[in-house]
Amino acid sequence: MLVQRFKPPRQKTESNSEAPTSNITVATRIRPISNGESLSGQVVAVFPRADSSGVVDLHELRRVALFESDFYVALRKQHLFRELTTIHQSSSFQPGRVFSADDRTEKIYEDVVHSLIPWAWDGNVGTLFAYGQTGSGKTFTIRGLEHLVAKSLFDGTLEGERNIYLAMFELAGNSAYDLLNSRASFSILEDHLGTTQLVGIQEYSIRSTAELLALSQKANELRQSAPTIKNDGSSRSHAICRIRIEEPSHEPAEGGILYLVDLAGSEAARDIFSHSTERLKETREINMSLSVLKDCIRGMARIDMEKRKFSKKAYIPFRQSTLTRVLKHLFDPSESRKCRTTVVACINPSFLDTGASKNTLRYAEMLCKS
Ligand SMILES: Nc1ncnc2c1ncn2[C@@H]1O[C@H](COP(=O)(O)OP(=O)(O)OP(=O)(O)O)[C@@H](O)[C@H]1O
Repeated sequence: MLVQRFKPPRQKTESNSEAPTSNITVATRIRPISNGESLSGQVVAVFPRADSSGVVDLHELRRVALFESDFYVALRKQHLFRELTTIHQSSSFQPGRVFSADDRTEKIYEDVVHSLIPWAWDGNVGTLFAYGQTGSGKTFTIRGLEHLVAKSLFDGTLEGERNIYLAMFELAGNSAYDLLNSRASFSILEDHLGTTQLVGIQEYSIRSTAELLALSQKANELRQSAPTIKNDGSSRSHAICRIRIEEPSHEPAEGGILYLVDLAGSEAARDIFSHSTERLKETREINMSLSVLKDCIRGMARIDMEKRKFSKKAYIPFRQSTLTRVLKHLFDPSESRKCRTTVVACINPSFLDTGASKNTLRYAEMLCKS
């Protein structure tokens, strides 16, 4: 009785209105299988349902020991129980807004990215991530979206005057390299207010779409890449394009920021058997930073952005990797800036990639539910 008197149960409508609203938009892009892949006998194993239900079906063939099957008892006497057999398994996922192999980058932009532009233009922080296994189409997607962002910023549809500044950099392990300054290294530090500062990075003032795209092209040429089993030109680092949008009348107040993040591809254990010691270290660092990012996004998704101040106890391990330290504004519960994030999970539909695709789809699904 006492508990009820001091803490009466909330009315249903009241609790609904207080339900946390997610600040993350999740999308999944399934890329087409390439000619080379189909010539080498690879077939598609990941299918978005045609009924627009947002369900993706994944089919895989798995080798299992016969002793897992019902035949075990019968075969044991014949000493055949160690043999392997192939079984078909299918699973279904609901990984957010789904884009199929036929969907163009323009459609993805309109549906899940475009809203980040006016958001940042108005002084907030918008972040776009492309996430997925090596060779799943992250760089293809981010570069396409970068073009469309560059067009939107200068097509005259946004209200008011803004100064726009571009920085592009790469994070590899604990090091950071400026892609617009011949890969000069720079430091990532926190100032006395707890804001992350990229100390020594060069920022360019941008006045047109063409200027932005020319610099982005220059930066992309300097990006560190190496062949992986799945991708000849794999990006072995996280590449970040930071577009700062400053309102001239409000200088030197913090302006809006857009981050476009092309994450390095994760590699499955079976794909790294031929790596040198250095490449193994690099792969370990990439997988570690992706895992910290996952934990941070998962933690962030649970926080109601309107009530950040009440969520200071939430544990988000953003100091554990360089990538999440750069994106601290997204993950630090005491941060007051308003942030919106879009995650595009990229999928290579080949049956050879089903293990990694399942992980990516599960992760996207988890983000949608949190
Ligand atoms: N939607 C798409 N349409 C056509 N081709 C695509 C698409 N997505 C990716 N590709 C092609 O697939 C290959 C791998 O793509 P990409 O390099 O973008 O993968 P990634 O995920 O960035 O890989 P990594 O992590 O190894 O850098 C490239 O040849 C790219 O052109």
